[in-house]
Amino acid sequence: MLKCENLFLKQGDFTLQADLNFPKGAVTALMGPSGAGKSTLLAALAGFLQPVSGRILYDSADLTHIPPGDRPISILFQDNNLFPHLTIAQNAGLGVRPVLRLKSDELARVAEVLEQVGLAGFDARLPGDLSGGQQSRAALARVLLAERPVVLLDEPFAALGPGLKHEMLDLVKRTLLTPDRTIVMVTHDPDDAKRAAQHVVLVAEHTANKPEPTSSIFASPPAVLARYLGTGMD
Ligand SMILES: Nc1ncnc2c1ncn2[C@@H]1O[C@H](COP(=O)(O)OP(=O)(O)OP(=O)(O)O)[C@@H](O)[C@H]1O
Repeated sequence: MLKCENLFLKQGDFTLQADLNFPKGAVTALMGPSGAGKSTLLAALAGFLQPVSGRILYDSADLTHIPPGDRPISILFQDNNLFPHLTIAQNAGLGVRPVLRLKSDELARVAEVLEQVGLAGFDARLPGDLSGGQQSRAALARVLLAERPVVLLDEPFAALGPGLKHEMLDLVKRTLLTPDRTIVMVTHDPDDAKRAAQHVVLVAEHTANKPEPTSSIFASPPAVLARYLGTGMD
């Protein structure tokens, strides 16, 4: 279980508190107004922002002072973070180990995962020769190959059109979502949350609230969420 225990975060004058657990085997959407602190919370989970106080735990391990690369966490960013001069197989293979020469069994695993995300035959291409949707698939392949138990998705498919975005969200559910994995996804789009997330964490008014089931939070949104969604329920 990924846990924020009495976490207090500060960026400049901005503060955010978080005391919650992220459910395992589920996608949890972080939603809330612009500037409310979604990226701040993600940065703390990833280890890029050191909390003022409180702890970040994964199962029995205290991650609070562990450097980003040593946390059991992968991140998928909107810009995909693909290296332009490396092939798709090499980019994806970096998820296995940060080297360019993988062993034959590792290469076979890369090919298998590229096929799983719909990129069979794209191994030798460069990212620049792929469409935006295909680049997202390659970035997802790298995250799958890293096999980390926690995955943070920072609006990863926001640049794609609605059809492609739905395809990618469904692919995430099909491939990345396993009973042992915890997925946290920042999104501005309620449809993304409804499509892919079982829980929503509302980030607003300097607080990351406890997760609520997606269906119930949208059926009866708190005033701040209703305002953000533009449903004018308050
Ligand atoms: N490096 C920084 N130094 C000072 N203040 C910062 C820094 N980074 C972010 N902030 C402030 O922290 C607050 C929260 O920002 P954050 O990016 O976490 O919000 P967000 O909910 O992700 O917003 P958005 O939905 O617009 O991406 C904002 O007021 C922002 O101006």
